[in-house]
Amino acid sequence: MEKLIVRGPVSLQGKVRIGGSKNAALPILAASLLGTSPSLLRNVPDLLDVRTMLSVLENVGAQVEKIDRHTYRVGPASLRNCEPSYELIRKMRASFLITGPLLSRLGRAKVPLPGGCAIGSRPIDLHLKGFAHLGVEVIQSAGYVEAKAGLLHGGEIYLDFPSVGATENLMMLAASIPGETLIINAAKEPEVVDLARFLTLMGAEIQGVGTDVVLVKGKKNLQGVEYEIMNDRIEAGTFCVAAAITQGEVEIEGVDLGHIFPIVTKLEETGARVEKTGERTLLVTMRERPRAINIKTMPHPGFPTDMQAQFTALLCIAEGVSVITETIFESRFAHVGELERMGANIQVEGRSVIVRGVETLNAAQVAASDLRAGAALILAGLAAQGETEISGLFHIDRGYEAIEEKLNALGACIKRVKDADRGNADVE
Ligand SMILES: CC(=O)N[C@H]1[C@@H](OP(=O)(O)OP(=O)(O)OC[C@H]2O[C@@H](n3ccc(=O)[nH]c3=O)[C@H](O)[C@@H]2O)O[C@H](CO)[C@@H](O)[C@@H]1O
Ligand SMILES: C=C(OP(=O)(O)O)C(=O)O
Repeated sequence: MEKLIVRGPVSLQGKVRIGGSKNAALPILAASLLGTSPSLLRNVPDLLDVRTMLSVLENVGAQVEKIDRHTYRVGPASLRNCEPSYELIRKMRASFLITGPLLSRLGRAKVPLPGGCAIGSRPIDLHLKGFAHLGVEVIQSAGYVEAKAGLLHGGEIYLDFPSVGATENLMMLAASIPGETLIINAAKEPEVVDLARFLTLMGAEIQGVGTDVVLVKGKKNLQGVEYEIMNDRIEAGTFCVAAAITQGEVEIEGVDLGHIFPIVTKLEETGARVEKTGERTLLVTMRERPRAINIKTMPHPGFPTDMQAQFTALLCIAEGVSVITETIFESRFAHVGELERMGANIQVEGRSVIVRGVETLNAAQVAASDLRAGAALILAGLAAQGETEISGLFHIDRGYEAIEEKLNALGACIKRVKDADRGNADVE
């Protein structure tokens, strides 16, 4: 088993370049199945989740060609298998996004239920109800969703909650059905907008994306296209917090300010200075101990749940008492117990945590239980006294490309070791 050994405290200085977005790449890879010809995708991040999605595409019969580390060609002509393997689908929630494209191309899909995870139960009822409105017959049995396309048609779909995944799955199916589909209370996340741009280039007509009412005018034959995936706003936000928690000065390149406005605003409230130094470049400077703030996660453009754990780490060393409320996932607080091992003073009250800032955190042995919890532990380790040992790296590798290399280039001391090497861990 691998572990990260993070030696703190450090003050990060320098420049970091943000990579392609996991949450945009995953649906766009799935959507590439909708074309009648291959798509060439650029800026695909090199992550475990992406590798899983590429395996899912191959498993259903698509041809995947790696051009370079961040560029793939996906050939959908050979698609033939509407029953992707349980072993692949169970690895990540986003693999359920294959369902819309399979229904469109093969008229049937038998997909294992993606199940819950450490952050909540994460049902898929909104995806399924939406499919039914477009002419799909859906049966759930023995852990599988069996969906059969009858005569597919456009329709009007109201989502009880602006689910990112449901909006994406439905947009993909609707884009390939001749007819008009209205999605009301749609998700507005930038990754949904990126997917809509891709589908539009392929030939669909999509209006209102980025608002809560989206009109999709589908086309029977979508074309494969060349597309560059947007950069990762959550990776950018994580590096913003890394600068702040280490009282450092970090220039973050390749970030769309419009995507991270709530993150920047809350960071400024803690006392950080955030300057736009270029079209897509931010300079984050922190000169003092952070101040306590309150945060409530919300669907976009509200504060993203995917940044909640990282901000919780920052607020552990803030002056004063912070209240962080999680409204998206019912149990996204697994990082709290691990931060407590490092000396944080946090109390969980229902869907909120009350963080009483301490002056310093201390290194400890901790475990990542999900992706952003893992990021929060790395951030806490950068600020803590001593060598923090983080296990559960699988979760971190799902969604961060080369995180320790990027942080080390900014002056961090992080080493990845096999458990057996731990005795000789030599953190430079
Ligand atoms: C690969 C990807 O893009 N993942 C992101 C996506 O996940 P994902 O697409 O799974 O998140 P959703 O927006 O669908 O989920 C939000 C809430 O809606 C609930 N829900 C969702 C679908 C459904 O059919 N029924 C239902 O009740 C979920 O349990 C959750 O409480 O958006 C989340 C919310 O911004 C992010 O944290 C994830 O990083
Ligand atoms: C929750 C996340 O991802 P996923 O939906 O893929 O589990 C995340 O990126 O923080």
